[in-house]
Amino acid sequence: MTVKQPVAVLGGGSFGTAVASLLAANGYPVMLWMRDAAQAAAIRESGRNPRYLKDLDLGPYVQPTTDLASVLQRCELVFVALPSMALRSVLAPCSGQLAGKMLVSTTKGIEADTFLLMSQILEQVAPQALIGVLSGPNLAREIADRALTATVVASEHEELCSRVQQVLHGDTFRVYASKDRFGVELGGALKNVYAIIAGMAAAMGMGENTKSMLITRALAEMTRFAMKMGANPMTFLGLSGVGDLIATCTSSKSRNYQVGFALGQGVPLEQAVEQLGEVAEGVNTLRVLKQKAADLEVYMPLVNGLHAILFEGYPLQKIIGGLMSGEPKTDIDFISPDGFAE
Ligand SMILES: NC(=O)c1ccc[n+]([C@@H]2O[C@H](COP(=O)([O-])OP(=O)(O)OC[C@H]3O[C@@H](n4cnc5c(N)ncnc54)[C@H](O)[C@@H]3O)[C@@H](O)[C@H]2O)c1
Ligand SMILES: O=P(O)(O)OC[C@H](O)CO
Repeated sequence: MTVKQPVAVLGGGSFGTAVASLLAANGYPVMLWMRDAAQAAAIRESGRNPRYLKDLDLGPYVQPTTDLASVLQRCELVFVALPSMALRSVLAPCSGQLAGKMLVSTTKGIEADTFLLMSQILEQVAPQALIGVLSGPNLAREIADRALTATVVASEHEELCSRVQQVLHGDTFRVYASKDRFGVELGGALKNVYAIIAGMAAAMGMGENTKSMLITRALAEMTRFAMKMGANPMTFLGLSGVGDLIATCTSSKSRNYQVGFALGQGVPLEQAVEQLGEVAEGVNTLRVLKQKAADLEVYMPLVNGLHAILFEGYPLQKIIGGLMSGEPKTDIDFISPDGFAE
């Protein structure tokens, strides 16, 4: 029997744990890097992550470690499942070890000062690595429960896409490939903001018409922004765009949705984030997206409205009133001004 090459997963949170379990189920030894030695020791001892997806048996193939240098020495394929705030600071110090690696970001966020997506940071930190992203409707809890799931690996490098398909494909997990890294990654980052809004709407008892309106107008807004950024809007029709938007905006398993739900119940933002105790990337994305949309002069009423509620002290009802009484618009205006594709 051929011995399989070990695969690295950086980040011992929900998603790192879920990806590690998929790789292990496919027979790959996994080096799961985390910063917390006590957490690594607990996983080693019990075969379960004591903080995230606590009931998931990781099995003997998942080796937790806090030694990043040795992980990078042994693994050619590296999945990065760190929060966006941590990705650069964790990887920059070991940039010398990243040349020639296949680095796949699973992180759905945007860097605050630079407006860079995570794979763009990887390009800076590891100019001689092959870079890709993994994104789609991929709630960690459902992956852990082996719910039938699909995702997208996107990269200019076909060998990276094939490798990721090879290691992750399984009975319950299907991996589609794309060449549009920017579009795939942008969709995954933007949808988090709208999941917060969807959670708020759910907490307020809004009906299906409202939820559907929110999701489709979110897609319109995301697409308008993406086109201004030079992305291919068709990518947003795929798993990493509309697919992830639906999953995240309709599921109480989404942390962004949960933050929104708490906000809709009147919980202040800081408390909502604190009681979650996990990463909700949409909060930071909202801050930088609002500014970028203003700089680029992109019409994003949902982003502006949520920003006004969370950071500018506007009452929710006033924002809802403003959104509904705005001047009449065309439906598919983001493809061409008169509503018809050119
Ligand atoms: N959970 C999901 O369902 C899911 C699905 C797809 C993508 N993602 C993305 O994956 C990324 C990570 O999310 P998550 O769900 O694993 O978050 P999480 O909150 O479950 O875990 C975050 C982990 O990162 C660790 N961490 C924080 N700062 C660190 C640092 N400076 N150095 C090392 N480790 C650090 C924490 O200790 C924790 O283990 C996010 O960008 C998220 O959008 C999550
Ligand atoms: O739990 P969330 O809101 O970070 O969403 C998780 C994934 O991005 C869903 O695809």
